[in-house]
Amino acid sequence: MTRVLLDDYRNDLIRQEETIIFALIERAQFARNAAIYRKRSETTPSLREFKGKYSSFQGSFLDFLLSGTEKLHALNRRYTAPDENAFFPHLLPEPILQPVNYPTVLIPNSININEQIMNVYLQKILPHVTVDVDDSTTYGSAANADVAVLQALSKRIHFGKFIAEAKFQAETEKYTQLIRNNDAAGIMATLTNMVVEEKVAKRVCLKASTYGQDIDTQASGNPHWKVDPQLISDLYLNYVMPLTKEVQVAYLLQRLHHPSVSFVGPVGSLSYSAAINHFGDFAKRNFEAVASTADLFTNVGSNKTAYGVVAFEDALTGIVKDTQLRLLQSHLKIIAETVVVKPFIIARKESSKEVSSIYLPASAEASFGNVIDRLWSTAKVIVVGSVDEASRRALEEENAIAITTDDAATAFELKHIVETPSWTKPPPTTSVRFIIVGKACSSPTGKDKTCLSMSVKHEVGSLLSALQVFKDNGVNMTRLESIPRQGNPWDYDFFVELDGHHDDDKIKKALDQLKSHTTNVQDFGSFPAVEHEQETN
Ligand SMILES: O=C(O)C(=O)C[C@]1(C(=O)O)C=C[C@@H](O)C=C1
Repeated sequence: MTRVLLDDYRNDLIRQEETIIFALIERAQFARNAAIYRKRSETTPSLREFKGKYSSFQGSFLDFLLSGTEKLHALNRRYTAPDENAFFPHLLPEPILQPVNYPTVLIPNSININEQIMNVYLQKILPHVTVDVDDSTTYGSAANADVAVLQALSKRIHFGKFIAEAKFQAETEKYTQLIRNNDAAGIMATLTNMVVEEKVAKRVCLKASTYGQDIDTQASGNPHWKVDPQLISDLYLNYVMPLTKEVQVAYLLQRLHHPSVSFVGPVGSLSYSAAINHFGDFAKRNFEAVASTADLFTNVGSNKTAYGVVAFEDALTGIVKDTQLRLLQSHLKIIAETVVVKPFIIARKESSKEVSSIYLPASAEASFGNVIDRLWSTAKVIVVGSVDEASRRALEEENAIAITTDDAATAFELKHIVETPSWTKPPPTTSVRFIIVGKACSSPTGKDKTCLSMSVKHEVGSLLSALQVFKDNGVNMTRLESIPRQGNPWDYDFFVELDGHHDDDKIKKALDQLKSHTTNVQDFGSFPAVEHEQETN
């Protein structure tokens, strides 16, 4: 590993401040142009009619331009550099230039928080630096300027990996202990340097007020800035530095290749795919398989691993009760979510034609009911909770088949795929939302969710008054579910999911007001909302 110094990297961060400030000033001269950030299907008719390749693109006009820019830059091997991270890594072509041998500074990793950076930019930065008007003559210029800001922010924030490596090298013993203890909060506290953060914020404010001042207004005694310098400084304090620190923690937890992520095994299970989705391929060496959800919560609770990846909701059958219960009983927080979508297959351990039992995940019942009635009407159908369970149980029994996924079949060594003549095309899919639980909280990104449970008072209308609090504060509630109260049979609490982060003013206010309508509120944390369901292979 190449020896690196923190001071050198701090200087690099100082230089990147200029790039970010100038890019923001550049973007500020154009209208907000909200239409260019909406998905193609939801945007204005004039934009939808853009011709050429855009006509078959699903995402926003900005996504179109950014992904196109990245594809072009990838040819130039931009994303082979360790300090570059693409927003659309899955779309990149192979470089046409020969690979460069970069010095090995970082451990191989695929930490990429660009989705969060995009949300912070669109929700928290753009509204403050632009005026909310639409000017279709500047759609292209505005989107080009967005690309420059996003690339600069992404580079700065992911630079946290280098900073973390320098810190690790400077204080190897201290960090080794924290890492081996999976102490994410301890790592965060150790790498945080408030004196430096204040210095950064002040310097950024000074630079922004120097570079961004309208020279003509200087002499008039009534100076005007293209972008409010204090605002840029606040953006650094509230978003840029916190996200840089999250990257540092993520990097350090992978640094020693020790177990830091629990998943419900074995390798190949849906939980394993979700762990790869969230932590990236390189983090596999940090994964540890556990036998059950209970073991996963115990592992994270006792710092055996820093995080656990566990199924939370099936698109068809709803909340996974076991996970919800364990969450209620633990003091863990949800730090992230990820959605796994996979096609169903039918598999078995031996190549026989006999079928006496069928293990059918509840979420596949609707899609497979007819096929099963037609082909195996005499077989016993056992409805199970997941594709993993279906595979495991089919392995234990002669003449059993499982409705499962490719990975889950391989994981449980069901080697024979059953082809059916009545197969629907395309095959139905399973879509499961996983949560990542841990002890620390995620910082706000502008597009977050908050989960909590509340016990309302035993009074007429108390639930209604509690819910009114969310309405009064403009908080969107996306889930309300009654759940048995822990330790009090036949008493009920409410599980609530909200749009927003508990650090957002309106949620803070709502939670404060909620106290007078409830006897208890348990906060399960705020985490970045994942919008897109992607089919993962
Ligand atoms: O300079 C450091 O020590 C860093 O870790 C970088 C940084 C930043 O993002 O600027 C992040 C965390 C520290 O609290 C101070 C500054």
